[in-house]
Amino acid sequence: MSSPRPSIDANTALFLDFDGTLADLAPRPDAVHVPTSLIDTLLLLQQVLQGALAIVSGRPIAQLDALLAPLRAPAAGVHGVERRSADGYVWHLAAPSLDRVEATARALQAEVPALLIERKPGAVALHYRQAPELAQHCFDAMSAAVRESSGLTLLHGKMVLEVKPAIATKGHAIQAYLREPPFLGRRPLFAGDDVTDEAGFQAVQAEGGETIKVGEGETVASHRMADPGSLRHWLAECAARLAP
Ligand SMILES: O=P(O)(O)OC[C@H]1O[C@H](O[C@H]2O[C@H](CO)[C@@H](O)[C@H](O)[C@H]2O)[C@H](O)[C@@H](O)[C@@H]1O
Repeated sequence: MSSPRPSIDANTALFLDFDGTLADLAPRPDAVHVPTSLIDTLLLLQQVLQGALAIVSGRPIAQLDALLAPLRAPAAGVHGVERRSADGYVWHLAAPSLDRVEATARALQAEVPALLIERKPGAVALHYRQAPELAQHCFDAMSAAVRESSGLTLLHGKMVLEVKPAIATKGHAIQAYLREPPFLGRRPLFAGDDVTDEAGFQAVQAEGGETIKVGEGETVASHRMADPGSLRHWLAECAARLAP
């Protein structure tokens, strides 16, 4: 990992993960707080980068729009299962059947109501943040359900097990943006916090871009910031420096 500070300039294509990167982690997905100052910063960056700012998240695009309103940016949701280009067109990857996986998650939740299920377009997430002692039990059951399905893969995020189409990755979503205006020809920078962001880091570094890991943990990223607050502060500084 290199130590010099990463930099945003007028030619950057900026890709930002949401949970644990822009927003502090919360006990439940619907308890997340988005500071107004963050939205102001993102609106300013969107302007100075001429639209080359995208949110790349495990959340559905509809949730990102609601959480970040009035910002409406290009967004890759559900780890790339859905992707909205800068012109507003939304691409959807065909998802294999999630029936087996969803049935397994619901059976686990019937045993332990503290488990939380998110049924997203093309994916199922099982959150065990309120029952962390069940991590291994949930992992084993969801892994078995994935093995009995086809075309799916299991992501082990922060207190969450997410099953999504194997072909959907944040790396593929970022590569697709880099082939389109206004991202085309720009130097990418991606900030993320979780193992699910590593595919995005690899894609950006393959294009000669910079990557920022937020928080602890092994990573291929070239830079690190301590927490979402540090990233928000740095983004605000960059926006102020680049503003006309
Ligand atoms: O790719 P991201 O933007 O980082 O989204 C990954 C998942 O984030 C959300 O779950 C995580 O954040 C919650 C709120 O802080 C937290 O309660 C949970 O334990 C975390 O795993 C979101 O709910 C998922 O849909 C995203 O895939």
